[in-house]
Amino acid sequence: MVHHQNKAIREGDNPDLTAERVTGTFDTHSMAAQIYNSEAHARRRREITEIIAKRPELHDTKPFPFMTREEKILESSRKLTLITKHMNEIIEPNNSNEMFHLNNEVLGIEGHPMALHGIMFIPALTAQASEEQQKKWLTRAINREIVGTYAQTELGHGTNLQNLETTATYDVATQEFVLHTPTITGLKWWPGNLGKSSNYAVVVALMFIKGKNYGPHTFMVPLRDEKTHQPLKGITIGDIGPKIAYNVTDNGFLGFDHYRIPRTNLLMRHTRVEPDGTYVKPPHAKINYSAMVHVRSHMITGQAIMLSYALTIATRYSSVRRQGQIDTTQPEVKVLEYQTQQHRLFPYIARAYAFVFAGAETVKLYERVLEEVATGNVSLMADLHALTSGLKSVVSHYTAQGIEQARMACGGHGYSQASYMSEIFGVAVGGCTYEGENMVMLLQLARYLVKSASLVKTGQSSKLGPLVAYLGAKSDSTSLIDRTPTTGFAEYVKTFQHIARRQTLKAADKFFGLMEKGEKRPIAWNKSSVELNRASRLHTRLYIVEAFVRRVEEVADPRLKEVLTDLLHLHVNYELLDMSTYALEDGFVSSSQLDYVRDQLYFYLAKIRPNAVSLVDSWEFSDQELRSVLGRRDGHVYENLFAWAKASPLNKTDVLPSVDKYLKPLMESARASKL
Ligand SMILES: CCCCCCCC/C=C/CCCCCCCCCCC/C=C/C(=O)SCCNC(=O)CCNC(=O)[C@H](O)C(C)(C)COP(=O)(O)OP(=O)(O)OC[C@H]1O[C@@H](n2cnc3c(N)ncnc32)[C@H](O)[C@@H]1OP(=O)(O)O
Ligand SMILES: Cc1cc2nc3c(=O)[nH]c(=O)nc-3n(C[C@H](O)[C@H](O)[C@H](O)COP(=O)(O)OP(=O)(O)OC[C@H]3O[C@@H](n4cnc5c(N)ncnc54)[C@H](O)[C@@H]3O)c2cc1C
Repeated sequence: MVHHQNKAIREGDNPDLTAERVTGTFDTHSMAAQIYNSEAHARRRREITEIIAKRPELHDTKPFPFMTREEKILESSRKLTLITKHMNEIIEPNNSNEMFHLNNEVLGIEGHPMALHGIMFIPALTAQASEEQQKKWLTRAINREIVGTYAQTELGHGTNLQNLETTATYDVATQEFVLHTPTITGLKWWPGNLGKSSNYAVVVALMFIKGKNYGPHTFMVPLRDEKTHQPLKGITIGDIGPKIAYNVTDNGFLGFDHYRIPRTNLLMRHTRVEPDGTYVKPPHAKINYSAMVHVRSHMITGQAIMLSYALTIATRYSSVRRQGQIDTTQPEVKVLEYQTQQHRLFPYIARAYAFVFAGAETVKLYERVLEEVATGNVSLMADLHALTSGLKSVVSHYTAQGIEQARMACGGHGYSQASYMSEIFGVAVGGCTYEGENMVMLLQLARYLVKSASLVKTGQSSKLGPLVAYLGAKSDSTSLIDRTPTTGFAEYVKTFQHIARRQTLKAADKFFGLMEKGEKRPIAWNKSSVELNRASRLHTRLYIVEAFVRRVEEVADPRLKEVLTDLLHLHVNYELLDMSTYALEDGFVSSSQLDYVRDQLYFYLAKIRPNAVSLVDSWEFSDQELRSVLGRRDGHVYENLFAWAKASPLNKTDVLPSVDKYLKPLMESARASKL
């Protein structure tokens, strides 16, 4: 038996797809170890996939697009119960990476009744509950004796947490907090799994003690009777209705009518309220925002995975789809041969790799900060907040764009739900909004950049942290790209640094200049905000490039290094062209240098072409995880599209009741009127 570098090859596959895999120059299992940041985890993912493949009870009973929302929730609950029961046979206990993969395989991306329980409820209790509170609730939550969510956003306010309307007023006499929703706009609105599934929530409310507003605080709140699951007295609760996607999750609404909870239900790891109402403030004002930072840190990887779902589907399909000729004397070509198709897909393949490498660094920093904060050291919180705010915004934005490009690259069949593209897009694009609307989060990063710019302007560059140290460096007068015999990544990084530095200092100048002219700070900020957000994006894109360079430098295997270097070349050239206005406007890069960059881009599109399928196969998504007829590993697309269409509920009968009831009489009366 021949051992191929691409481990996805099987006998009987579509020969066009096999031919693509045979040309791959690197071992896809080794590349998976890069993607998933560890050989052990990549291997465990494969093992989990194999276990699931052998257990039909964990498979979808029919394609999701053929189910109603109610059916999907039932089906998802069935599978959730099974994986909970058999968890220890499938994954290592408490391994969140393995759990994440198990969820994606079995339950998929449309959510499930305990999605927020794992993503936010448990992280909030872990980071914000005192040891005593954890003994009471965390163990029960981990054992799934109770199901919880994170209820912060309201009908009227999601971004501006200081103006939430839900109040938690301390009653010294009874040592209770009284939760209350004063208006319709104060209803909690959006929390995942609040609508029908959760019986507890970590609720964010403005805390009032003796008439003083202490701002948003987090409380552990029982919502439903643990036995009957009926809403408790004083609670109004329900589902907010269908969304663009992610409909297996019951995002919900919640109102409180003078609902009382004990004082000890305030999460008190960092903040305390004594029985007499004395407030003990936390070591950092935003320490209770930790559940949001948790999701922002992890969603970089999550978004990269969803982008790669779409790219896997589109790249495989482009290798089996033949349409038109390039050389008219030759047969029809695979659509992947078209340079336009390569230009549509390959830069996003490079971005997906760049995002997953940046995501791994972010999680590492997050875990460090989590440990430090637990011991009272909050010094890195601001850096983590700035980094994750920028990354969640930039990565979710390009992920949504990339998925849409991948859908269009599949032509008509990309528009069919058989491709699963619309669901992938719908779930991923939610990331532009949840955990902080992207513009708002870019502005959070901009605050950090403006402070850093002010250090530079006042001669205090030595105080800049490592993420922004480049702002204090001096630029060359022009870029050295194509001006040295061996143009390498260093010239590109310096160019991106120059662009990000110039934009940051310019935007900061605009802001400070407006204030010098007498504008109040918030007005000056608003008038500078488009320029400030441009700076945030450029700073974040620089970070992503640097994370990519750092990873490529670490790779030892020469075959992997070569293909990752090709991808990095593609990435830096594509990025520079995409931001060329900034590079050209002060003459740092000339138009002849951009011609070089363009040539390099086309060169690397062609160089990557034989590895394209192997690069997407390396993510090692099973067919069950992808849920796409177009993206099937075996490439047998057409016969399965036909089978899929035949299985459509509309094809259960030849004549629909609607035809009997309306169309037939309509046609009959039209015919009769002609007589
Ligand atoms: C293993 C776990 C895996 C998890 C993976 C999840 C990811 C998905 C992966 C997917 C794979 C496929 C499956 C798909 C699944 C889909 C999952 C869907 C889940 C969705 C869950 C969504 C939940 C939510 O959306 S919860 C609600 C989130 N809400 C927000 O984000 C609100 C945004 N607003 C804010 O954060 C704040 O209001 C604010 C920051 C904008 C302003 O806050 P405010 O208190 O008003 O601030 P202010 O007083 O003006 O002070 C500003 C200063 O405070 C500093 N600061 C703010 N925040 C922080 C912080 N967190 N840390 C440190 N410092 C902070 C800020 O820098 C300012 O400082 P300065 O010095 O004054 O400049
Ligand atoms: C799929 C999904 C799941 C969610 N899950 C949860 C959950 O589990 N728990 C939970 O509590 N919430 C959840 N949310 C809510 C989510 O966190 C909020 O919708 C989000 O934070 C945005 O807030 P908003 O809706 O108030 O938007 P808005 O703030 O109303 O945004 C509207 C527009 O105003 C702009 N804007 C607002 N403020 C500013 C500003 N200061 N400066 C400049 N522009 C501004 C925004 O950029 C945007 O363009 C979820 C949302 C979605 C879509």
